[in-house]
Amino acid sequence: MGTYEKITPPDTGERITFSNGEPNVPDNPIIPFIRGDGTGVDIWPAAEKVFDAAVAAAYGGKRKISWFKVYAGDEACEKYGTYQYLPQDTLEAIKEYGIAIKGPLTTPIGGGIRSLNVALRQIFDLYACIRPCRYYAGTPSPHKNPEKLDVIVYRENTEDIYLGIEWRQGSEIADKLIHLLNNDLIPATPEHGNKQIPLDAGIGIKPISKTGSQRLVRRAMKHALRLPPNKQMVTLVHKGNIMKYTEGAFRDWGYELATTEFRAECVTERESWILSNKERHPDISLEDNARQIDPGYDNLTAEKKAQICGEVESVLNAIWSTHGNGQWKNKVMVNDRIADSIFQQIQTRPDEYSILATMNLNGDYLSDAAAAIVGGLGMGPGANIGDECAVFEATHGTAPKHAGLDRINPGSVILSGVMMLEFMGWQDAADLIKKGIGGAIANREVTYDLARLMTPPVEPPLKCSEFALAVIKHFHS
Ligand SMILES: NC(=O)C1=CN([C@@H]2O[C@H](COP(=O)(O)OP(=O)(O)OC[C@H]3O[C@@H](n4cnc5c(N)ncnc54)[C@H](OP(=O)(O)O)[C@@H]3O)[C@@H](O)[C@H]2O)C=CC1
Ligand SMILES: O=C(O)CCC(=O)C(=O)O
Ligand SMILES: [Mg+2]
Repeated sequence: MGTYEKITPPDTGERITFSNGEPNVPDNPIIPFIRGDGTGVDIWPAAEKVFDAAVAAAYGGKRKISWFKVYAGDEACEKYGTYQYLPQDTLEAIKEYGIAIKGPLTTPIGGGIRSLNVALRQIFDLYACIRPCRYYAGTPSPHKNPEKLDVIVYRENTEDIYLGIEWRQGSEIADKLIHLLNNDLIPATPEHGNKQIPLDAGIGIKPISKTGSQRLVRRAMKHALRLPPNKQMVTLVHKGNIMKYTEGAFRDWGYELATTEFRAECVTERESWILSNKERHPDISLEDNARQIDPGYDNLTAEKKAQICGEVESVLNAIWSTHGNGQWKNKVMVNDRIADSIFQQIQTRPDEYSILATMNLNGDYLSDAAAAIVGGLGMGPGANIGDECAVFEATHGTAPKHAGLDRINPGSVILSGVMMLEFMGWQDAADLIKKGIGGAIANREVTYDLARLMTPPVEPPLKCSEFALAVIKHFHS
């Protein structure tokens, strides 16, 4: 057992361990929780009540969670002293018990400490941030058909600019780097021409690795294979037209991973065009097939044309027998979309998407935007998953203006707990909570955020704590 300075694990309960990336869960697991800053004071107690009620109702005392309070953020500084935002005790506890759940933690803008939320993901290598955005019937939305959106943002969680390697404008290292780049590295790279970095720039580093990209896409592919046939799709989201060697590489590595490790189970969008061209016109020439998949084909250089014909030929040689004649329609579709386009696509063609595999920053933006369509951040759960640890947390932050008022929507943390219970294999408890949330919303028993969007508006809205009770009441309705 770990040694702790200021906290004591519960007397009863056992550890969750991991083997081959999967949790082994005893009937009485100890689960550390971080209450969180800001509205964490409201959300956590409400959510805990729902989790305990659901587990008790589902398993009648056979299973029970022993909660282990651990500290981070402002609460940690109060207990452990100034600047002790993420005490060693907390890290030890999460490491020892494997699965944890947390409320939001504050990150100052422009200076001060770096994000504790991001630090936890990096320390425990929680490389997949999974944020489902799914509609609950009756939830008000600014969109006409929010029920059409059912996507899961699969966000790479450990690198990109979130690695936090950057230098302030005017600092010695920023100046050194700018001079090195302007005088040496940029001139040595012909494709950069005579570009120069402004001397008064701050500098940030955006590393995107093959390993980081592929392990995220691997998890996304495995998830897609567990979905119903019509949702078996992974869309690689990137801005690779502009950032070719980072975001473009993410796309290329994603396709490479899918078409090697999952060759029998997937088809890329481009492959599907090649195959269906041949299905519709069995005698189609390689060149006519190439012309149809690349609309600008006739204006390309001879070299580029030969390359596309080669692509058509190798696809047909490699997968016609296994994927042709419509067999590809039963495989996981892997496609890619440019990041700005996907923001409008999830609004204009929501039902055409399922799993959205993204790099860190794009996934951060996209998960808030997708949550807005299905009712807002109060309905946006999340999970940070690694191979030996998992930390569940909502998509939103501390919402400080609502802190301590018992008014914020705890739905997102409650739904994060649903993800946790499902990850633990406690599906019956998870299902009760989903039913309870659905029942409460359908009955217009909602907090201010949903109340103000409903027609007619719900007045007065439920408090945060009352919403938790409404969810419990609707477990069996
Ligand atoms: N994982 C984490 O812990 C995260 C932490 N943060 C941190 O949180 C702090 C505050 O960030 P901020 O930009 O204000 O973003 P927040 O996500 O905290 O809040 C922005 C707005 O979203 C709405 N909202 C958020 N949560 C809920 C909820 N549970 N129910 C209903 N509505 C909700 C509220 O809108 P309205 O007032 O219009 O109703 C709120 O004012 C920052 O320090 C930031 O760094 C941010 C994101 C994630
Ligand atoms: O850590 C933070 O303060 C913000 C992180 C964030 O917005 C997110 O992970 O969604
Ligand atoms: Mg965010």
